[in-house]
Amino acid sequence: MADARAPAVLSPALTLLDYMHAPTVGFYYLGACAFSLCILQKSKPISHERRRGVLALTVALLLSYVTEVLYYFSRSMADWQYEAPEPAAVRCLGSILVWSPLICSLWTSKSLRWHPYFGAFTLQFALETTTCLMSAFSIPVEARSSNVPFVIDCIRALASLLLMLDGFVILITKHAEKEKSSDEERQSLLGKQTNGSATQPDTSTYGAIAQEVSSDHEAEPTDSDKEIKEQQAKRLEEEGGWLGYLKGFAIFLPYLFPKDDWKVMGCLGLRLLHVIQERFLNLLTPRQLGIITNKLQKQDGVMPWKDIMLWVLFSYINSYAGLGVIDGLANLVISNSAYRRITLLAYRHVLGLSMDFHTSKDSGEVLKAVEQASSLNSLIEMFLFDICPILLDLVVAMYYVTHLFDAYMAFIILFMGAAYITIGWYFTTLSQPKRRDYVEKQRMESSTVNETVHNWQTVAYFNRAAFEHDRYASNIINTIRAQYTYYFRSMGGHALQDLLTTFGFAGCCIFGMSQIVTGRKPVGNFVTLIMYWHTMTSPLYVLSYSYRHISSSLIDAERLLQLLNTKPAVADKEGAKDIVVHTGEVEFKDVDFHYDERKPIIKGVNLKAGGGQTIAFVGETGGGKSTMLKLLFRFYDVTGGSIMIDGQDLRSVTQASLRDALGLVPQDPVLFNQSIRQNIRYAKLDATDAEIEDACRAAAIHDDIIGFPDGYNSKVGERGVRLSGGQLQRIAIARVLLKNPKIVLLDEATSAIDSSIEALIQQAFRKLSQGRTTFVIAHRLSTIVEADQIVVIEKGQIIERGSHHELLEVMGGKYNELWTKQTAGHMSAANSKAPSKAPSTKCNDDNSAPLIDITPAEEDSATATGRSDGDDDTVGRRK
Ligand SMILES: Nc1ncnc2c1ncn2[C@@H]1O[C@H](COP(=O)(O)OP(=O)(O)OP(=O)(O)O)[C@@H](O)[C@H]1O
Repeated sequence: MADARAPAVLSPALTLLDYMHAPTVGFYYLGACAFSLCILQKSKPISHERRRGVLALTVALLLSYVTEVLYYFSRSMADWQYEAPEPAAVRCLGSILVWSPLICSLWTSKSLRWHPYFGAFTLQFALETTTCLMSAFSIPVEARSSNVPFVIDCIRALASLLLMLDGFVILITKHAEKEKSSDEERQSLLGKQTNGSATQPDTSTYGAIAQEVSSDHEAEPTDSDKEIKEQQAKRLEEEGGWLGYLKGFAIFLPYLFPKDDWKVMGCLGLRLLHVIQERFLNLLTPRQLGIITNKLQKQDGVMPWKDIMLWVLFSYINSYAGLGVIDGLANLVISNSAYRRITLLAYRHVLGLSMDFHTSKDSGEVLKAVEQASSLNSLIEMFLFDICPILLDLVVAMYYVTHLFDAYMAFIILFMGAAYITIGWYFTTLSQPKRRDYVEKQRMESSTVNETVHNWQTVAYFNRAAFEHDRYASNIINTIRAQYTYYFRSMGGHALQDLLTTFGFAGCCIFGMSQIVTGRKPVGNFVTLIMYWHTMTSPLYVLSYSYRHISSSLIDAERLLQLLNTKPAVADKEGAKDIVVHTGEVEFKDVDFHYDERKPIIKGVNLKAGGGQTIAFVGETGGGKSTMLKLLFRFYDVTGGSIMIDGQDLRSVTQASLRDALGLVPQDPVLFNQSIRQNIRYAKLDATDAEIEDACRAAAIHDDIIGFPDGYNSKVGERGVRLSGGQLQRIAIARVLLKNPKIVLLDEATSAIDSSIEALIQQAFRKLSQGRTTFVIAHRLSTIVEADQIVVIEKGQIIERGSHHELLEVMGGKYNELWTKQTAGHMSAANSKAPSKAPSTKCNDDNSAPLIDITPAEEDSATATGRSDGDDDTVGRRK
């Protein structure tokens, strides 16, 4: 017996209205939330007092739907002939599904974007009133008061009216509260703003997403992500919303999907085809088994071979052995291509950035950014090949299950799905702080090992092996404890989800069986449902954990974007030409420079080095000598004046050609952890072994190298740690000799070399500097007595210049003072023979006697140059 509510004339319209009711309100609400999120509409703090009325009315609405469902259910139980009106029941069940999360967000959030709620209330009122009026027309007046669904409809229509009015009052009075809300809803996908975000007071209100996902604390910034999240929030604000923000990533599209690469585009096409085919087969395979079951049930002795073959074919195509393996290969090609292109793009970009970037950035952060290419790819892959098909699957599944059984079966699955996703999100929120703690503890554990192994010598010097053992053991225990806490929470979520799917499945089976027992549905439908179950439920897992994945992938993508948006401070001008070096004349014209505009480093320096001349920079530490060389190498651009090489301004030539024309022996040479031969060949990639050995002979390192067990093939260790300071410097010199540049820069090139070796190197340099312009920075004045011009630099200015003899004649001059100190120091050291005054040769790796023993005593040298012992003792440091 059908319910009396079913009208005669208005029946089709009312049925449609019933079916459309919940989806209309639900989709409006979701769409409005998504829209306000995209345009970064601010949420307003609305007190609980103000919302009390609204909350009471929405709860009343929910209860009315629950009551109506219970009414239909109890009547069906009491009377097996009674058939509840499906459209009305669907409307109630659907509305319960819509209003439950809506009430939840109204209750838990202090600050709201009111428009989505108000719109939902208005729609609810319009639909409910229309339903009520249409029902009233179709039910006789005398039967109205005894028609329970109609009475409930009327009460609900009234509640909806009040709800809309109350919502309207809140909307127009805009009861924005003054106090700052700490509301969960305002937590953006980018995470809560940190205390340090005082410069962006409003950003906490931007980027908030619909309440359903907002409570996930995954977005809370960890220390390493804090800065990048702030940049993300800033860009989101600048772009005016999520759409603009995501558009920023469009620059990666040509790298992810290069149009000119037919292989990648073909694979993309294949994957899209596979996605479509999978959608069909996900449905057709279980359906086919249902058809076979129905045919077998007839027991007519005929094998349904055609159907069986079709089922086998569908199963095969849909398996990994079928098109799955092709899809997997296509995915591999696309992701590898994206990884290669984007990683190389980032790598090239990082290598092209100027020195200011490399000195200011944490190298770990830069490496992290370069390695983020895969995250971008996986983000797009997730959207294209996971989330979108899954959403489509779920819609199709609901429709198909309704077709197989009825809407009630679809609702059992829908309720289960909603609860599954909610539990997933809730437990993700709960376990995230613990996950971060666990990751942090893991990091500490591995950094302890790292630190100790790297500092093995310190551990040994102080005999702290037992101490380090205990420290590491306690770190391991901390990590294990953190892991337990995190796993307990996350496993709790998984267990609950599994419980839900188990009972959900049992519920669906029992419900399906009841329809089969009563003969309303064939057994085949039940078989189809069982086979289809996995297809319906497996996407729920992906959806419930997708937020975490999207959030962290967006952070990674932002890191990469920020890196690529960093412009090099020193860049080639448009149309810059290669430098042409003839004589190698270098001129500094009124050069000014600062790293930070508050502190000038070089002030009005004028200097001319004729082609082939040797210019020596001497002076107090921090005076700006190394900076002069950096400017010449164009690691930085001058902030005033200009530097010319053979009349060409450095800013007008290409950096590559300039760096080809220059050779630098740095203060603290660093080598790659490769063989000595490979390290030296780095200066000239096509150099022959003979050329390399010649350069090493000239740099007086050849004999040392052939003395090593593996000779030129000896590995130098990380950053060259297996070599002494003196050896390192001579290898650096050999590299420059091999490069054979037109202009040579030597930054304290002989600081770690003893006097005997120094004599050999001086000889090599003389050879090298013949016909080449050479700039030398030296604290040991003995090394530069033959320079054509010695320039004394103090506080970024040239205070004296001339040859060694000219400067020595300037009584009371700086150079004279330095020279006197160094030679006097030596004499004093030689006379006293006190260990502390021993010549600097004592710290050399080569114990041979000095040939030219005018090396200053450590203390005096330190006074003269302003260097500390530790700084000067390069050999000691290296060792
Ligand atoms: N990357 C940088 N950023 C900011 N300041 C810097 C940077 N590099 C050097 N400085 C500052 O510039 C000044 C000059 O440094 P520079 O290395 O040129 O001196 P120097 O004369 O070569 O000293 P030393 O003899 O000790 O090598 C110093 O005060 C130093 O602190």
